[in-house]
Amino acid sequence: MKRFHLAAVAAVVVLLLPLLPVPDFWITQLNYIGLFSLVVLGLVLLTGVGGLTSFGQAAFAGVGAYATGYLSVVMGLSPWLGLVAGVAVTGVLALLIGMLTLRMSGHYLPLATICWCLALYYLIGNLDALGKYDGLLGLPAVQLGDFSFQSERRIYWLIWIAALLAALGVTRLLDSRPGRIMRALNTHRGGGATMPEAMGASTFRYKLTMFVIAALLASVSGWLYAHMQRSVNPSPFGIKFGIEYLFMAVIGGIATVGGAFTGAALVKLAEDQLKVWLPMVFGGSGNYEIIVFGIALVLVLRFAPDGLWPLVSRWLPGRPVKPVDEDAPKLSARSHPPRGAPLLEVRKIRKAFGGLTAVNDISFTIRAGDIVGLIGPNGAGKSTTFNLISGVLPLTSGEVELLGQRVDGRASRDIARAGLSRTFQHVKLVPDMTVLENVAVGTYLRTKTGTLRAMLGLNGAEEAQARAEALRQLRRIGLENQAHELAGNLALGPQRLVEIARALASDPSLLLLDEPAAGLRHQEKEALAEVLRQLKAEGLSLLLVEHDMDFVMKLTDRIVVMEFGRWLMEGTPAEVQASPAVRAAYLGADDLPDERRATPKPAGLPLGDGPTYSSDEGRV
Ligand SMILES: Nc1ncnc2c1ncn2[C@@H]1O[C@H](COP(=O)(O)OP(=O)(O)OP(=O)(O)O)[C@@H](O)[C@H]1O
Repeated sequence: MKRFHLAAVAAVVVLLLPLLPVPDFWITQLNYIGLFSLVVLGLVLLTGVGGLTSFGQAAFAGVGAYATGYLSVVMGLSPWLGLVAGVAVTGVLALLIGMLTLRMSGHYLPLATICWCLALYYLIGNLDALGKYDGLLGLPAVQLGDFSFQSERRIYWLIWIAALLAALGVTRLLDSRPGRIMRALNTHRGGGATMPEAMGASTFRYKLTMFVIAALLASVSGWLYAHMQRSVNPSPFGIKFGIEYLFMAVIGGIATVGGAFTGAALVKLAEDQLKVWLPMVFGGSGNYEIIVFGIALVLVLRFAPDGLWPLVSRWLPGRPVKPVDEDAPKLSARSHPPRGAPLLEVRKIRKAFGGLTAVNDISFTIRAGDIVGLIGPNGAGKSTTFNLISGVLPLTSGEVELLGQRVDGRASRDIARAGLSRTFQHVKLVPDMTVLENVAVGTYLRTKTGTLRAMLGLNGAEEAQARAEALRQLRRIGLENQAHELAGNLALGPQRLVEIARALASDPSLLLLDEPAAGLRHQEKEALAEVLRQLKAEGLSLLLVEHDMDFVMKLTDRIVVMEFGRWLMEGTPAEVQASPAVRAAYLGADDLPDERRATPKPAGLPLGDGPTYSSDEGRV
């Protein structure tokens, strides 16, 4: 049986349970598990996938519960209106809190989530209108026509339909255009904003989207909880539950949909048992289960950092490889400038880091169809120049024009939109995505699917186009046979090629390659050189920062040489090779300008007497 079929059967069984002679106790347990799973699914997206830790989800559940409590008890309105109001208030609140806190980095974000969870808890507990710490009693049952969800056995259906739909939505989302960007963001898994931004995505918008989705799922859980209990009070929405939700996510498997259900079930069932057993062992009536959970958390993080779900899913049928529909219509392509037309104009760009001028009034031009190399000894300012052109670093002064548009001062995603794509010196692939999915990230700017569309599964046609384009680019670089491998399983050489395919998938007019040959073995370099030669033959324009001289000399039409942040010379490979100034730069001239004394002496590549350059890294 395929995994999808198994999930469908499991869903049907879950929905049939209330009709079977299942004891009430278990129906209640399952209700709680469903309610918790909804919140934890949000955490899977926010924390597991996006890397944004939140201790505050319980507060959003509280907003959902109190919105419906107030409207139905105090104002006598329908619970359905309570749901709409709860979702609306939570959405606005999450947007505001997200805009204020999501720009925080490191530990500040989790701390901020603790703060607003506490703040909301005390606010709810102190408002007269919400019954202070006693809460609100006598919520009505949810009605659908004549059918009343008044018993636990009935509201079970609402809870589990919501949980299963949320699971389906999150699963679909993770496998889509927005989901690929979200999966690339997690700094704890080696991701971050730089690559998705370079592919054209506004990463802040995606962080905010994940934050709002997680908050809405918690809010719906709160609404269901309120109408299951038929009362609300602040205690289930405090920081203790906020921590417990995160705990469930970690125990289950923080980045997986299955993990959300596993974690919620394990923690709920274990908690009930521990509450009975531990007081018998230790006497008294302390919250001993918290201690056991603390120990369990440490053990899980130590021995199963991906949670317990992977242990379960090992016994399930594997995910089938999704075939690529090669007949899907091609994605729209941009019109490229004719060969020889000005493509990139770099005029007197400068970058100062404090007192150090890393790039000092560098100018050069790239014309369509050119392959230009940017070389210079270590610390010459090549990478900084590269980052200035691609918008990763802001310029101190100077201008950059791409296809007639000024792009200096613009964000890297806008520069990507203008027609520039790049690879990274330190490869930035998402290791737990397949090679094909990684390349599909490059189609971001050529596709449109938004989050809601993806969650509703309405992106099939465009997704097929993106995947077909990704396969086409993989074929272009000779890696189509590895399309369905996980990118993390590839060696460095093929990984660099996958980065090139990803950049090509955006249909750029100019491709920037940052040290593409660094760390590659001889054969891998040869394969790379072959790919670049082929791209050159196809008329692609390239700017190449590279240390390996043989590599640069054989591939480029022109070379810009930098030394100590300054422009040293520009010319054909032969001219550069013949230049005494370049030779002196690489051998390490003694006449260091004073302002550069702080930088390491260039440990450049030694130049031989003859016309060829050698390098420690091997030759092409
Ligand atoms: N963020 C930064 N803050 C301060 N100084 C920096 C920063 N980035 C680079 N530099 C300095 O600027 C100079 C140029 O660095 P850059 O990395 O651009 O040189 P490079 O030619 O690419 O060197 P390499 O070949 O070693 O990669 C170096 O002296 C470096 O120490």
